[in-house]
Amino acid sequence: MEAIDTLIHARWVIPVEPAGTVLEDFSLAVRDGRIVDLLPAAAARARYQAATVVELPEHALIPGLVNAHTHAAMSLFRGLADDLPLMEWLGKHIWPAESRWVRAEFVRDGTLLAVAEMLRGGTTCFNDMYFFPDEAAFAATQAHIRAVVGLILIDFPTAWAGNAEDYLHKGLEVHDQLRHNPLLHTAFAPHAPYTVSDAPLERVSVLAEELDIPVHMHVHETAHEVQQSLAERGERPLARLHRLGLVSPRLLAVHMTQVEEEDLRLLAEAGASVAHCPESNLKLASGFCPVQRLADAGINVALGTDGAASNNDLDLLGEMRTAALLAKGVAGDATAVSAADALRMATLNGARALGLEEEIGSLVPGKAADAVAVRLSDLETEPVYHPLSQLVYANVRDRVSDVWVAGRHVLKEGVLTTLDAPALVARAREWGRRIGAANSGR
Ligand SMILES: CSC[C@H]1O[C@@H](n2cnc3c(O)ncnc32)[C@H](O)[C@@H]1O
Ligand SMILES: [Zn+2]
Repeated sequence: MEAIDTLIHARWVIPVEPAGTVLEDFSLAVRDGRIVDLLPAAAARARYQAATVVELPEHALIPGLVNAHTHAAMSLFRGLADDLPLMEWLGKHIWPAESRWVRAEFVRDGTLLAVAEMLRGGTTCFNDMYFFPDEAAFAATQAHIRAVVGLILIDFPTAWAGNAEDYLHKGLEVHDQLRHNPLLHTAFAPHAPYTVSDAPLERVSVLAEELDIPVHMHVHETAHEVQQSLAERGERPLARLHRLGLVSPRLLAVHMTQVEEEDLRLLAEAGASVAHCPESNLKLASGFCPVQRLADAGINVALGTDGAASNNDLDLLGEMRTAALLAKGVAGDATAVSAADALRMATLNGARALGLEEEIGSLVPGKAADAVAVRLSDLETEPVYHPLSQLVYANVRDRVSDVWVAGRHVLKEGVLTTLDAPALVARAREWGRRIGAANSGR
């Protein structure tokens, strides 16, 4: 018998690679945080002596979900301003609130709240873009969740940094601090083409290549953004980013609701990725990302929730459902974005977009043991003809039972093991009292 740390036996295992595979009565063998084997349960019981054995007789085991775009700490602004279009939401509500409230403590508490919600929903890696990225990194470490921390850049001063040079300097310091942490990565995160000028964008393009990290940016979120750029600069935002050297395999363009043939060509030729955030796009009425067209052009499309202030949750399983349904409506084609496609977008495509494809995104020996168990034996999910169908189209929202990140059991039978959920709720309520009281006087 071979000694390992954990053996997880599941009724179904959906490894994502090879595409569309569903394995019945299979087991995942884990040692030192990595997957060492994926094999039939009977063979696994004979071959491995595990310190911990987990039985999941009514569950589907899938790779940990990758939230390819969020602003984690904005969970503390959830529900602050709803039913508004993007620029009014940002300009009249969110940016003023951020200017008043966003400091280190806010980001730490908000990110802790967000990572608790994400872990409970099966997300094991998130790509963040927010002020005080050092605090987001601290919260992720405490929770033992994988994170790509955004080294942000925006043309106006905030409590985090004063000008472009300061943003870049602080970002590079954070990058240096996190360099040797196996769960934490960094990406440059210039906010959007309409808030960052040419010179700092050119610097980002050079630095990203030097450091070999992604560039994560809101791009073509609304028709207004594109029209404004055409009127003021005579070029589409993506064409401008291309001119500045940013359209490359490192680029993760978030939203892309406005897509012309030339945009498709630029993204496809560069090997860039897109982060689709369907629920935020719907809620802010920003537009519809043509996911199937992008995928048909060979562009890697990942899935994100955006922040909880524009979604208003961080539930990637729900986002998979919205993405699959919306794609069919947008394409006028019921075969667009299948259940398998949606799961791939939320796992392997996200990993690829973040440069982490070798490490996470599928349940393959050699990769990190980031895995999620979803119970499919409830009245909302029985009978199970196709577990993938249940995962994407049925109501599985509260059915994530267990989550592992790098082999550590961070959600055990529905209970978070690294975070104190009631304390986080109490803290969020306290922030809500303060922010709500200040807002009621406006
Ligand atoms: C520079 S930190 C991130 C910055 O982005 C703002 N934000 C949140 N959601 C969106 C969105 O959908 N489009 C554009 N900007 C967004 C957030 O409030 C921070 O100011
Ligand atoms: Zn966003």
